[in-house]
Amino acid sequence: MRPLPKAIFFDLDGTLIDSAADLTVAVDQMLIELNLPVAGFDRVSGWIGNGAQKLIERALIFAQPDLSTSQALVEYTQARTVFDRVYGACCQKAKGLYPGAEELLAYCSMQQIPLALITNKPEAFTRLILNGLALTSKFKVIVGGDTLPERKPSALPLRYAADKMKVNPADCWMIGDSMSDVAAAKNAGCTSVAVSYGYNHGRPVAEELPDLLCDSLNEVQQLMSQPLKQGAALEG
Ligand SMILES: O=C(O)COP(=O)(O)O
Ligand SMILES: [Mg+2]
Repeated sequence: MRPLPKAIFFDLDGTLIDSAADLTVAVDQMLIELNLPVAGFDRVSGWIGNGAQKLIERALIFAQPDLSTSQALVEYTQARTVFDRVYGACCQKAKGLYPGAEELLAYCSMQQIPLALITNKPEAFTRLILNGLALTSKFKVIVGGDTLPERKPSALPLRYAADKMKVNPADCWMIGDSMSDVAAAKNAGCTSVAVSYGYNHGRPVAEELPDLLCDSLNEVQQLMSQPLKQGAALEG
């Protein structure tokens, strides 16, 4: 049998939940209140994965390509206030768990594999979403984009979670949808498992050369329960 990971680190947006619609509502409302053109679902989907600050900066620069850095800083503060108000309300009633998510989390718990949630989304929003979906208790460690001094693609959040869970990062899997997740996994020495249905800034995540590539969370679960062929590389 393929050895089961000692712990699994899950990304949130684009991996466990489809958050693009809620993030579009927040970004577009923010732009409307700043009297700027809205960005729309497709653009916002491509901006997800590097945290709220980067998302807001990308939206402001899209709406005003000539914005100077100092103007952007002033606008950022205003923009962030609107974004936090609107997205905070969306998070309380967030839906959009991807197919197979509940089953995979249940399977991990049956196999007694401890889980961490490692996202670049601010921790407060992350906790609101997990509470709303009754998932908080599934995770031993929850790390948001502002929990530590560095976020993915840094190895720090993964090393921090591994430390808390008393496991070696080399025995852990990081499951995510984007280049930040694959790079963070590689930087921390974890097995990188990429899911192909997420955002990854509009690019196929296969280009990031993850150790394993799956088209669904059901496939991740199958992979965990499948015997590993003799001599087969851990490649998807
Ligand atoms: O960019 C975000 O806010 C969230 O990103 P992540 O959950 O995919 O890390
Ligand atoms: Mg993601």
